[in-house]
Amino acid sequence: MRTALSIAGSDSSGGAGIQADIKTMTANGVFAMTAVTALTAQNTTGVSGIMEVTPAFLAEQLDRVFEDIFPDAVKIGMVSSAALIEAIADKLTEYKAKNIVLDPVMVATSGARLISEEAIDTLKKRLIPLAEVITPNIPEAEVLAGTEIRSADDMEKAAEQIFAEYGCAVLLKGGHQLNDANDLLVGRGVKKWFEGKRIDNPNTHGTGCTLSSAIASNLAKGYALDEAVERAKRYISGALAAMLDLGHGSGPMDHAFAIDNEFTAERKN
Ligand SMILES: Nc1ncnc2c1ncn2[C@@H]1O[C@H](COP(=O)(O)OP(=O)(O)OP(=O)(O)O)[C@@H](O)[C@H]1O
Ligand SMILES: Cc1ncc(CO)c(N)n1
Repeated sequence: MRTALSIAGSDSSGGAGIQADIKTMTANGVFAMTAVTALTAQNTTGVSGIMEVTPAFLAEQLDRVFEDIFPDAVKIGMVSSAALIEAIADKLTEYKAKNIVLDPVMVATSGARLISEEAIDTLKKRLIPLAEVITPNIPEAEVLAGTEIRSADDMEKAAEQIFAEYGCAVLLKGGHQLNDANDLLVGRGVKKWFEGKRIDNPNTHGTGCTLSSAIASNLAKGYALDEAVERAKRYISGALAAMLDLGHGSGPMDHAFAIDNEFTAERKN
């Protein structure tokens, strides 16, 4: 069985962060492992508190994972401080981790800031250069490229600029801002639009986490990057189209939509 590691924060409401990653990796047929960067107290309406782990304890989790079950891919999500980013960069370099997918999480769907200003600099210097692919949304790509993105043309320019500057492939997500589900992949010898059909579902809590861990799962299984993205897009479209409706805010998706067996039968109407 292929394995994947999520380095991310816990979402107590289960739809984003570590919880979304474990569900996504499991539903995509890989064995999920975790190194928790922070606990968040949150639900579908917002984040009320964040408690970070110490950099030493994050490093200890990474040591235990890498020395025993070497992950076939790594997904990195919420990392709120520069010291935690340094700890991750040191360990991923030490263990020569491969297939690193970095979701540069900056702001939650609900609007809460999930990274400090100084940490963005460290992210750029230490972590982004280690990634196989990063998956910014438009506001995140604006921060990384230092340009405004108002159109598909702007997306192409920003993605090319980020690829040239950091040397990692970029999957720039059009979703939130341009109001479609078209994402652009720019990497070594690749420039490809993935046309997603926008699904009319207000419940999008954890979409970014889910997409990046689905890409990591497919890289773990040996798919090439563009195939991994294509499969991840199909997975997230299915999870959104299942129209789960939980909570009072922007609710979570149905990560288990494609799992159909005697043990899941009762959850269906
Ligand atoms: N309503 C939708 N219909 C179809 N696809 C969607 C929809 N909303 C988001 N997606 C897809 O989900 C993926 C995640 O994109 P999104 O822009 O939501 O990420 P994000 O802003 O990083 O998410 P998060 O708020 O979790 O940080 C993208 O591939 C996007 O196209
Ligand atoms: C823990 C965590 N990571 C990422 C996000 C981004 O959606 C979130 N809301 N919570």
